[in-house]
Amino acid sequence: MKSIGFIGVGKMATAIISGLDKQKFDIFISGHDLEKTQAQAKALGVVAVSSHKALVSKSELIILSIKPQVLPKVADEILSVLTKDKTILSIAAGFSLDDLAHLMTLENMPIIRVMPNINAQIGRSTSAIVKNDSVSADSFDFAKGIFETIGSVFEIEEKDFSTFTAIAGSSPAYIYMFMDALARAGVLHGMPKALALSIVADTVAACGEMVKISGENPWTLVDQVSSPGGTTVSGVVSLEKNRFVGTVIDAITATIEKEKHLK
Ligand SMILES: NC(=O)C1=CN([C@@H]2O[C@H](COP(=O)(O)OP(=O)(O)OC[C@H]3O[C@@H](n4cnc5c(N)ncnc54)[C@H](OP(=O)(O)O)[C@@H]3O)[C@@H](O)[C@H]2O)C=CC1
Ligand SMILES: O=C(O)[C@@H]1CCC=N1
Repeated sequence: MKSIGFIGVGKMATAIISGLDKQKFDIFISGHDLEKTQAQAKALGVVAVSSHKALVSKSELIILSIKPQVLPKVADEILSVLTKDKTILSIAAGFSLDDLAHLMTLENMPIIRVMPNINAQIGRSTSAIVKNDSVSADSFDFAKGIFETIGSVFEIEEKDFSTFTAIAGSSPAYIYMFMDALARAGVLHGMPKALALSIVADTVAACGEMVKISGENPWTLVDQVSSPGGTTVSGVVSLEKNRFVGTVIDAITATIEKEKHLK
């Protein structure tokens, strides 16, 4: 049976583990508080181990699911037990394959980088994946398969990872902000918040499907909604007076810049 180890069991690792078939894999987790890790292991139906080193020796694929700030310290801890028959997979923002290889110090260490998103919690992550030359086709397919169980996976060039992080990794936060703003406007105009949010959630989910199914450019869809002299175009003009498109693009650019300087 294939073995997978997760170092750091927060929001993302919990979401990924929840989507995995526990009958198919041996799954190990290690954290920085054994009691807490044991409780998490019990809840998730996996095995807690007492140290990151022990986890590395038990696992073929080691998923680094800690915060970027903790990554160098954890890498340092596992170095002495790391061997090239293992594969390291990092989901940390801001650390390139070269950065990770540098931390692992072992020449030709197989390393995979993945950027998932928070929708992994409902099995709908949009993830990107890239590998270095030392990763075998089998190991790559295995790793990709894990993320396919919790959503869609895009194989992209590493040069596009910062952009992907912004438009798929971080963007759920911005989309939730937009959704809350729509619902809050509903409240301003007299609608209960829960009702407004439910209406917005259905509408936003359908818009995502509409873009995919119709294959239309979003601006074509904007035109389809906007009746001449009607309601929608008034809102479109108001949004653009307030620099809606430019504001969103600025936010994405700020996210990309932050990702590039996270280390
Ligand atoms: N959240 C998101 O939407 C996304 C996050 N990511 C990336 O995923 C990674 C994890 O993020 P996320 O799950 O949100 O973060 P969390 O803070 O939820 O999880 C990190 C976990 O690591 C634990 N931890 C802290 N120090 C150590 C240590 N020394 N050894 C082992 N475990 C430790 C934390 O424990 P404790 O809480 O007790 O300190 C926590 O459980 C990050 O690198 C982030 O860039 C990628 C895509 C999306
Ligand atoms: O905010 C962050 O840094 C992480 C990476 C992508 C989403 N959350």
